[in-house]
Amino acid sequence: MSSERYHQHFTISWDQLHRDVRQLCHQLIERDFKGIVAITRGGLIPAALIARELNIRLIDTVCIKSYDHMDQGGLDIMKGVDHDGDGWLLVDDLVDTGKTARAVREMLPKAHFVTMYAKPEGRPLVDQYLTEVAQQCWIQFPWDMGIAYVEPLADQLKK
Ligand SMILES: O=P(O)(O)OC[C@H]1O[C@H](OP(=O)(O)OP(=O)(O)O)[C@H](O)[C@@H]1O
Ligand SMILES: Nc1nc2[nH]cnc2c(=O)[nH]1
Ligand SMILES: [Mg+2]
Repeated sequence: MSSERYHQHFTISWDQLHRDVRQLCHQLIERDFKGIVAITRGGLIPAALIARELNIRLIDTVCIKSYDHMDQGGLDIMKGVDHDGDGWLLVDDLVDTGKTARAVREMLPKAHFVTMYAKPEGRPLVDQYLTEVAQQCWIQFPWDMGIAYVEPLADQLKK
């Protein structure tokens, strides 16, 4: 599937992400997890912040790739785990079509699966998420962006 399905951008700053993680953690703090399984690579960043808030030190990974920038390809699972997820918190940055989530759910059916952001197609596959984002929006994460000069509006309009 190609990038043409994305018509808008939903840009998340580091500050916003950090605030969102802390908000999600308020909903998780009462639960006792054995550890976190982060879905690489996007899940690693929220997983580290969640681990800090919930005082979790044991962190494992499921290594999986599905997109080449905005283009969805086949799922490439490079590393799994040797348990069914019972008592573990499974973390990804987002769920979009749900293809990644479906594959990871099969590997870890008993894990509590959370994402920071969820689009409608993938939403039913996770147990909890913080913010819903429209299906046609591309979520732009801070680690994929940089700070750049922006021309004053008056100069842009002169052209
Ligand atoms: O619901 P889906 O349509 O499957 O898309 C969601 C997945 O896509 C992104 O990962 P990506 O494959 O781009 O790899 P990355 O985490 O290394 O950026 C994102 O981090 C999710 O894991
Ligand atoms: N950064 C990013 N990766 C994705 N992978 C699947 N959907 C998305 C998205 O909206 N943003
Ligand atoms: Mg990912």
